[in-house]
Amino acid sequence: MDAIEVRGLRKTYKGHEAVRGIDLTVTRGEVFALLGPNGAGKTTTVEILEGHRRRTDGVARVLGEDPGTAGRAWRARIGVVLQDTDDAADLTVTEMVRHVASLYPGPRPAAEVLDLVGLTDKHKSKIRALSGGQRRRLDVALGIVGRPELLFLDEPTTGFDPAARRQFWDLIRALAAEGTTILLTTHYLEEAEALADRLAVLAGGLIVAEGTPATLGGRADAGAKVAWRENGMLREEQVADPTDLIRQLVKAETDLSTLTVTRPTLEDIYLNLIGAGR
Ligand SMILES: Nc1ncnc2c1ncn2[C@@H]1O[C@H](COP(=O)(O)OP(=O)(O)OP(=O)(O)O)[C@@H](O)[C@H]1O
Repeated sequence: MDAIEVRGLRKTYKGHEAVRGIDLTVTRGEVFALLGPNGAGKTTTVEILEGHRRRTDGVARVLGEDPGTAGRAWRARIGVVLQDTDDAADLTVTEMVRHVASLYPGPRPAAEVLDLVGLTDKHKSKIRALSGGQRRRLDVALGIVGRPELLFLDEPTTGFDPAARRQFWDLIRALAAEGTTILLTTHYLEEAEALADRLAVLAGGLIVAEGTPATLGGRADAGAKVAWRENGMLREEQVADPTDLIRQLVKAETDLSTLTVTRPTLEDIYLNLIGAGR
């Protein structure tokens, strides 16, 4: 059984079709990233799969159940990173983690979770006293404290500094290594590349491409740009495989101290797919 199976999923808000019939399969143990511009329908899709919004049409199965009707036992198998913990701003970090842990049958110890998200030294702080990035780390802690089989992360690293983002990536890799299935939305292409086994690009409520970070949108076949300086002049060639060209340059004793070989980044491919590429 797949972790997530979606067929023909639609969501209409008062005449506006935010999700226009998408198919999606996320297999068990996979890290799957959903990309797309603002308003593409990512949060709508994720919240339908979490059971927090009703779909207008289509079929959805999450851990084998319909998220629109599944009950508490199902909810305990799922980790959700909420956007906002405002209501509990007067609690300390540890109190909040313990409170959420008490809702699950076999939670991780609070200290272990705080260590995993890098909040150990803030465990006695009031939630209201945390910085934006620390709040986000707490959100992640609350999402994983119940040892979920499936974890939904909607833009988890927004507001993280670069070091915190790397630490978060290590955490996601550790959770994936334990077998947790992860559905992630992100606007950071390097994050999708670092973490995702597969990804899909959503634009205007439709999936416009799906693949691995290496193959998405024809990336694997896109070739390489070889550039070097010869007699002070920049030379550039676009080739399918740079091996022959570089061999020729070596044979001709060309100075290759400035040689670069570049391929389209995931961001180049993504911008093309959503129609924003140059
Ligand atoms: N509760 C709502 N009522 C009406 N329209 C909504 C509602 N929630 C979302 N929408 C609309 O549905 C579309 C998709 O929104 P959604 O939040 O799913 O996009 P997103 O891909 O998550 O965007 P972002 O990257 O900005 O978070 C948008 O046009 C949005 O305005």
